[in-house]
Amino acid sequence: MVLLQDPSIKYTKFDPHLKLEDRQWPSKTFSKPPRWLSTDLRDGNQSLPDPMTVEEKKVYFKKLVEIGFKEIEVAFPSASQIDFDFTRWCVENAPDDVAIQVLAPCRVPLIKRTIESLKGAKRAIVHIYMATSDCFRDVVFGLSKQETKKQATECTKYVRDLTKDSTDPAILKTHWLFEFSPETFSDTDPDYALDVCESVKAAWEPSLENPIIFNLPATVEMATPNVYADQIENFCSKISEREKVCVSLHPHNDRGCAVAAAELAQLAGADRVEGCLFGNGERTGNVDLVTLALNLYTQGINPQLDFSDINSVIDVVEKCNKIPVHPRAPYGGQLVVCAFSGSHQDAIKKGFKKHSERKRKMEEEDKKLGRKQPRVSHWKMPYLPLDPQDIGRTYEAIIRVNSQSGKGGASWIILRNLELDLPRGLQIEFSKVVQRETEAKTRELKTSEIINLFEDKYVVYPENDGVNLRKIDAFELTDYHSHNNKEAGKRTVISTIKNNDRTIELFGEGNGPISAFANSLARHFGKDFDVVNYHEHSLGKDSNSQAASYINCRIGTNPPLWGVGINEDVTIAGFNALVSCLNQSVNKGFVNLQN
Ligand SMILES: CC(=O)SCCNC(=O)CCNC(=O)[C@H](O)C(C)(C)COP(=O)(O)OP(=O)(O)OC[C@H]1O[C@@H](n2cnc3c(N)ncnc32)[C@H](O)[C@@H]1OP(=O)(O)O
Ligand SMILES: CC(C)C(=O)C(=O)O
Ligand SMILES: [Mg+2]
Repeated sequence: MVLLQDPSIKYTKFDPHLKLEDRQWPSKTFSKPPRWLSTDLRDGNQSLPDPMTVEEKKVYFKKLVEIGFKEIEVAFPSASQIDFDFTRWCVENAPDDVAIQVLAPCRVPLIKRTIESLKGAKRAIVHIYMATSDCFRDVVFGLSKQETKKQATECTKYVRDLTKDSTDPAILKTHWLFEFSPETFSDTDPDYALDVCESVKAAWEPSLENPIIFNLPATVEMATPNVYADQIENFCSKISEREKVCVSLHPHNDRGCAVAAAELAQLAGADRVEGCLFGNGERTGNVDLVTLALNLYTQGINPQLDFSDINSVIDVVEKCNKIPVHPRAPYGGQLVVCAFSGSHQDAIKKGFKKHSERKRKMEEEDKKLGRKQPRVSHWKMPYLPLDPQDIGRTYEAIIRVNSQSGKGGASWIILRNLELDLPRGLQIEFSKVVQRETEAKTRELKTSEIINLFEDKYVVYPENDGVNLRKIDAFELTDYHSHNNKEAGKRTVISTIKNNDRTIELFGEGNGPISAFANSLARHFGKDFDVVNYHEHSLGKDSNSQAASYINCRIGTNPPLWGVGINEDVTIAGFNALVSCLNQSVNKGFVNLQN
């Protein structure tokens, strides 16, 4: 088979049979979250190659409650004993404020068994469905429009008899809610869908306090999301007693637009959304509730669903569904907050710098003004719409380094892990070292590998801290004395450096300790040690903090080398940076050790 040159001979453009001249939804915006229903345990479960066991369903249900769902569709109780028994468990274990929803087709014996499963529930939603599109009526059921409406209406009356009109006091203890889905709504003649729902509504007789739920599914996503929004706005504006109706959405993702469809349809007037975590569900899935909720959150609206520990949610979803969450899934995917590419890393690194400056400034102001409730600084971060910490992710995972990375990536890792804020020249040089390593290894480098590369090449720490022991032949500074000759305006430095089998006494003079030490090295090794660039900053916040010194030193006529020294004493930190340059120059053969 090949793709058709002219697909119109096989597929026709969807006709919504709707001309909305005065649509309102395009100029609406969000101000509050919808009523959420999770159907992970029903629509999600029915789509799994291996449906969940009862134990898995229990774990999943508990997680949904923890996240904050107040309406959970738990099963199709007439489908199997497992579904029935699990519904019983939910009835017995659900918190008082969580409504248990169950689904049944418009078939009397199945409805009876469904309602039996809910006996004793505090809050229950009986959900029945009947497909209304021409295609389903003709192909699947062979029922006319009239017959379909009659069946939906009679089944509604039947549910009513068994629930809110029951004379059994035990049944009346439950707060009964009713939901009707004209299945395949998105492919149904809009006037006919309204006609069926009016009839169902008349049969149920909802009240202001207990509205009927009309769930209008895109059982199959038929067209662009604006078409679904038009269908919903049309329904919302024409259904009678709108105030006694809760309009619910149930988008599927056949065209990959379920999230957009759900958002536009909420603007079009819907009150409630049904979907699954990370978009599990029939075929291409139900609408992804994580994305919908966090889309609201990043617009400053509390979704009333708590994804602050998204990893634990992913853990439950993956274990129970036995389907991995895609690494690029919006918000939750493992890779969505990771920047590998150089220009992204550069922008994010700068964003974090600005962010912490803003934060510090705000904290200082708050302190000065004695504000009891400190303010939160606004999130303005290139490439990252959500602060990863808000969903329990650390900043460490944001920037990862491979062959697509620039100087920002590796220097970010060094900054986050060693608190070393590398000068620009050193960033550029180190990124080349990292680039060579990623190309040689043809893979991403781990944080520990980047740190090792950096420490091995550049850093001299306080002696005997273990790090330098990796470099057996490296020199280290073991002693120094410094004398300030004020009259001559000169500083004298006498020091000792040693490596494995050599101890060298050094003497030098200069304008300051660094130049005096550099001159002492020059004197001994017979080459200029020219300090072309020098930076320093403290590490840590307390008084015991250490100093980091960065020196770029030209030895003889060779290209300058970067060295880094760390010590409690800022002078020793500077000397150590020069010792690092010396060690590199020995390796490169820039200086002769026989001197
Ligand atoms: C869009 C959705 O997600 S809808 C929910 C779908 N979920 C599920 O189906 C999961 C659970 N379902 C099941 O386990 C089974 O389908 C059961 C137990 C409910 C029913 O099983 P069966 O009785 O064997 O029927 P089965 O599902 O194979 O076939 C459907 C039959 O019911 C009929 N039917 C389906 N819905 C209706 C309805 N609302 N009114 C009347 N008849 C209906 C079909 O026409 C078909 O009848 P036929 O056999 O005479 O052609
Ligand atoms: C039962 C209904 C609501 C359904 O799952 C669908 O139409 O997709
Ligand atoms: Mg569905």
